[in-house]
Amino acid sequence: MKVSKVTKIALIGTGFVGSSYAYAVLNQGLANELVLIDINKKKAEGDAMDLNHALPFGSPMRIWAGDYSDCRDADLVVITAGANQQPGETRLDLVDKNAKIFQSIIGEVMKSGFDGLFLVATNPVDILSYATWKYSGMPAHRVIGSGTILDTARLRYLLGEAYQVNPQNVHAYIIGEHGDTELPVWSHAHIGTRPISDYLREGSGPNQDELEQIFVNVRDAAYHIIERKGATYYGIAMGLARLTRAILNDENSVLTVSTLLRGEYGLKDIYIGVPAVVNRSGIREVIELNLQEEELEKLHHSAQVLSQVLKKVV
Ligand SMILES: NC(=O)C1=CN([C@@H]2O[C@H](COP(=O)(O)OP(=O)(O)OC[C@H]3O[C@@H](n4cnc5c(N)ncnc54)[C@H](O)[C@@H]3O)[C@@H](O)[C@H]2O)C=CC1
Ligand SMILES: CC(=O)C(=O)O
Repeated sequence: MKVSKVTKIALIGTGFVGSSYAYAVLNQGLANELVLIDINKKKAEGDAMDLNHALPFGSPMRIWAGDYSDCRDADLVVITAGANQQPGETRLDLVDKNAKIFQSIIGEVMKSGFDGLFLVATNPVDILSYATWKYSGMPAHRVIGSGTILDTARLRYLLGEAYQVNPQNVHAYIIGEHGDTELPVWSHAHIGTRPISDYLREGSGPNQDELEQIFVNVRDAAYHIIERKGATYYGIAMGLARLTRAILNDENSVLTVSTLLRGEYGLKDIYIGVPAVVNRSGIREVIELNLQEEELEKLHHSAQVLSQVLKKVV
């Protein structure tokens, strides 16, 4: 696997999500080189020009619109290419269109001689992360899906509001499909240092029904945003930047990503959102939470729904 001093990201797909991610990479100075690749070459060129004009205000970075041969020496290929949801569409509805697009993209990337890590955000992200693993032939720890990183951030934001605590001090997870069958892990949710069950017992903060409503708002957030402005992109862009930092800085950070399960949680041969340790090699290990029975059942249901869709793809 390539490890060099010059860090290079190849971004495939410079639509709403991709260009927001590129802006976050530039703002946070996450790499030395950023190549933008899109089937709409003019869009990639325009984004490269626009981003380059921000360089005098940020850290040095080489940014250009390129092609698949530029992936050869990239440390990280980030994929945000493909169709997004129209109002009323689920993420799983995108599977046929985007799986086809991925077959050609992954083929092109691998033809370049790429030997780094994949980070996938295109929906349905769990299915397309699995497809990327299969199409690329890479070891699974080097193919990471953004999974429920955004849903977890949404949950932490809303809990932070409800308990009036900085969301960075909220430790709570959404796991499962990045989609309609995801679930909150209330049994492992902490506000600062205290488990949520403590607050419920003493009657401070939201009650059980209000917590459930917070979860519903997390689960349905994409629908609410798409209804208002057609797409969601800032949240996931920051989530992808967070993952990029964890990878390129070899952080060993615990983040909820879509990764291959090999028996953890009693599940295997599926990419699904779970907490995992992320570093320069990709996924160091999956963290197996000690779930309550009902939580485990919901996770299995989510995996079953994904497995049915996977059958259509690989
Ligand atoms: N994982 C997550 O949490 C999130 C995922 N998404 C997903 O990200 C994806 C992108 O969404 P947006 O940026 O809003 O869409 P968009 O339509 O703005 O951008 C998609 C880009 O992909 C490009 N593209 C299409 N086919 C291509 C191909 N064969 N090769 C290279 N580029 C190609 C298009 O030209 C376009 O620039 C969608 O699938 C969306 O559902 C969006 C938000 C959150
Ligand atoms: C679109 C999408 O997947 C999200 O905002 O969660």
